[in-house]
Amino acid sequence: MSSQKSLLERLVSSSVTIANAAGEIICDVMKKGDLGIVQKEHLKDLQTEADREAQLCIVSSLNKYFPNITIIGEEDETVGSTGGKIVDISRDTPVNITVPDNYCNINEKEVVVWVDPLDGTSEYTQGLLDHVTVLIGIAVNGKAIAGVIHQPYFNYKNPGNKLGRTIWGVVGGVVGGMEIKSPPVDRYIVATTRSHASSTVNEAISSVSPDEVLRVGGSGHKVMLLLEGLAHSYVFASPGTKKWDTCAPQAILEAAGGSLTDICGEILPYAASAPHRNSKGVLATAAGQDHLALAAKIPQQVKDNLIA
Ligand SMILES: Nc1ncnc2c1ncn2[C@@H]1O[C@H](COP(=O)(O)O)[C@@H](OP(=O)(O)O)[C@H]1O
Ligand SMILES: [Mg+2]
Ligand SMILES: [Mg+2]
Ligand SMILES: [Mg+2]
Repeated sequence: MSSQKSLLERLVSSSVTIANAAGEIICDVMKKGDLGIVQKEHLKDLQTEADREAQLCIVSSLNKYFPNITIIGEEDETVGSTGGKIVDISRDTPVNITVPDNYCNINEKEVVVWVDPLDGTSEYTQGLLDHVTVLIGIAVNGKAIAGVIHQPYFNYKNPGNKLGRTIWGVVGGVVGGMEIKSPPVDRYIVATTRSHASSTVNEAISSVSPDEVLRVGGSGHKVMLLLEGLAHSYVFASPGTKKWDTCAPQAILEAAGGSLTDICGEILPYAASAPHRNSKGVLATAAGQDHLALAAKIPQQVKDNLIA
């Protein structure tokens, strides 16, 4: 490990600060009370002022400090945004990041950053605020290698405790910002969508015989449940999520010893040219779970139903 800060270390550390600032924007929009909701592709696909403003801030700030990286954000795929508020990346105390030697010499042109400025928009509009996360995922050579998950409303049901927290991790390094916990050994808990269910989604869940199903919003929030030991797996047999939903959660989960793939157990590609849509669904497991054995339990007709 070199003593000088590598690009990846600077990028993860800056992304923590930028995600914190995006979380403040999300809370400010909610406080003002006018969410400015617009419908995107369909009735259950919403965008708010918070999604727009948080993305503008994240993309403008990353562009300013890392001008040669590729950034792909949920809210306007063509945006080369420079118009948003630039976050002062020296405003927060830098976090400790472990970067394995093989990631010490990455250059900006190799980096693709997948940005979901507000994951769990449906739940945000319905006041289920602890389902909301800000996701900044970092990919190199088509692989999710690092990520930041910010929970702006962590602890909002426990007033008196510090509101919000940020988790970060590099694959092959360690996870910071939280303590990783193991799920219970005497029962099997599955997390899945709350607002985008379908018969195929439910068939996949039944096939893994859960004792309990947690129907909650957001890919970031569901992966947080795996990291906190509150669920064993995240099962979503639907083509609904996109690469910005899974890149950051996948990298952090893998850094913690877990796995995230499509529903068949195959790896998700994160190059700039990769399809945005995770057309074969999402399957994620906490550390210590047999990921491929779980993928094998998903019925073939469920897998065949998903568009390749
Ligand atoms: N059918 C669908 N259409 C559009 N987006 C979908 C979708 N199914 C899942 N998603 C997106 O995937 C993320 C996780 O979904 P869910 O909460 O249902 O598990 C959410 O991200 P956003 O909130 O960032 O849009 C959600 O909008
Ligand atoms: Mg969305
Ligand atoms: Mg999302
Ligand atoms: Mg989003």
